[in-house]
Amino acid sequence: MSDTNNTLVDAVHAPTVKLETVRTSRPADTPASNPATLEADSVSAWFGDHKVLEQVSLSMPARKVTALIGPSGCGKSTFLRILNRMHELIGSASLSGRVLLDGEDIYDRGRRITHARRQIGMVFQKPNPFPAMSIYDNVTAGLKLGGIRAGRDDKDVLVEECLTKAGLWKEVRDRLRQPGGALSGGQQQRLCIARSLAVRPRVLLMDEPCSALDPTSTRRIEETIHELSEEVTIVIVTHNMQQAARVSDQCAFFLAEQGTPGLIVEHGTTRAMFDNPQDPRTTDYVNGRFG
Ligand SMILES: Nc1ncnc2c1ncn2[C@@H]1O[C@H](COP(=O)(O)OP(=O)(O)OP(=O)(O)O)[C@@H](O)[C@H]1O
Repeated sequence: MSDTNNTLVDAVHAPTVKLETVRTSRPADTPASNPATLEADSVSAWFGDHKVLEQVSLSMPARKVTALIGPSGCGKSTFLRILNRMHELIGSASLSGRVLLDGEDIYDRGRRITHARRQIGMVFQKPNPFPAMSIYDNVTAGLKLGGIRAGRDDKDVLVEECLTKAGLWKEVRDRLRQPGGALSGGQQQRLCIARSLAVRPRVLLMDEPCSALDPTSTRRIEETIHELSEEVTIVIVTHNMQQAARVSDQCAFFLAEQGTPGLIVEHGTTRAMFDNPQDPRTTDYVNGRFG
């Protein structure tokens, strides 16, 4: 997907309703972060008549990093998009099953699509900041897209908080008015993470967030993922087995064999998946024998 398309997708996420005013000095009973457990229950998916996912069930626990691994075309990105209702943006797309955010189905008829999108953020493969917009405004754009109003002082606090959490504050604090597009690729990706954090999501979905980055920037994003995992539940798609081993607490191995829909062959703790896989196909995949 191109940067432009990603930006458009972000824009499509913009709800039309005003939700609430951000409070950066929070009342004592309001948690600074509130990561949620996300649960997929028998999720199947189609593009037109083409079934691409078969009865996928997976629990993605709060405060854990879950890696989705598997060869190209097995439905990892489709599954990720189902987790925050982006799948339904595609005209031919349909699905069955449930996605529970702390027990509540995000697809319930009474639930607004914006409710899910605000609580479940997404970071894309290619960094997609608004290039002409300042670093500061890129972060607060997250608020605007989330339909949240905030005063100037609140915004200042929030921008520092989000850039700090995204591991970028020290590098940009003296140039917040410079355009986001002037940052390096790795810094742009961390800026996008900061933008996603501005609405205080409970889950952050990351679709191959390092695939366009050099090894140093990749390491920095991985550190950021590690630091964020106490604040927000993370689900990451990655083709990089070393990365899955480094950043995740648990893994799910997806596979679509011989034109059949993708399914989860095996899931478990990352250590078990790498050191003692139960299915020979998992053994072959994590050892780089195919895919
Ligand atoms: N917009 C779309 N329209 C029609 N088919 C699609 C669309 N997006 C994905 N597919 C199909 O759905 C299946 C799963 O694709 P998906 O991108 O979810 O796999 P993936 O495991 O994420 O692949 P990759 O690792 O290459 O990104 C593939 O057969 C793909 O061709």
